[in-house]
Amino acid sequence: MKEPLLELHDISLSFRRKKTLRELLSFSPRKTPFHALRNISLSLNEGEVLGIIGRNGSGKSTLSRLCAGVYHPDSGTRIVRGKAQLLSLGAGFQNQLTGRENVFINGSFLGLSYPEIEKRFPAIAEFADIGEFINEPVKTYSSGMRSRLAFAIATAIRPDILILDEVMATGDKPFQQKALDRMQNLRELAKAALVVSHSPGTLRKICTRIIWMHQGQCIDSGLPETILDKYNSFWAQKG
Ligand SMILES: Nc1ncnc2c1ncn2[C@@H]1O[C@H](COP(=O)(O)OP(=O)(O)OP(=O)(O)O)[C@@H](O)[C@H]1O
Repeated sequence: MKEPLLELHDISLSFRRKKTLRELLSFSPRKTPFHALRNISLSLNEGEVLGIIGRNGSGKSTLSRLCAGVYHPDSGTRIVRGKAQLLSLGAGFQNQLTGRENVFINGSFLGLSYPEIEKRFPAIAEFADIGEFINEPVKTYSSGMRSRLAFAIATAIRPDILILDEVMATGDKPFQQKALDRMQNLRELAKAALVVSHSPGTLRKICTRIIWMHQGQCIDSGLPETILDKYNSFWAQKG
């Protein structure tokens, strides 16, 4: 059997936060660390689409960034076999450069040659569907346009591990539908994928397995229908 594309073993990560008023008044020399991820272990195998669900602030984006190598763990081990591409709103663009230039930068970061990116460029521009804005600096884009271009790039480049963090949130309805259609074939776009979403419907359609994050911990994982049912009834009971 092949080794997993991604393995996390007992990963923890804290953020240093600004001092609270109490700490300032007590002249405490230390800032309070915030434990965003605690003792996370998981693996992602070829062919899997792993969903991450959890309430706001539960650590989903932090976990996806850690998997992509944006954050480094304080303790534990992360093993990534291949290239991971994170797609989240606001990540991965050089704002001064045009959409076209950003396509080439992202592609070369993932190890594609110039001719390979040139070959894929028309399909990326067509999917993004932002017209002449593709030749304008990304800083002039609306959030929906950024989302379109980011999604088009990440899903055309075919990384080993595709990491999508709430990518459809700012797109309009037609784009959301187009993106969802493409996401349903995620297994053709990458060897494996990790998807953060608040939408149980989306996760149910595209994932092979789901993990449930709560206060920085993975409190459950399993088949989509099992975890989503537990998640929904947990929050229904809480009212
Ligand atoms: N750079 C940072 N510095 C300090 N705290 C941070 C930082 N990034 C995230 N946090 C904190 O870590 C916790 C987890 O944040 P994260 O963005 O991972 O949550 P999330 O589950 O993705 O939330 P949401 O569903 O709202 O996007 C939150 O309490 C957040 O305030």
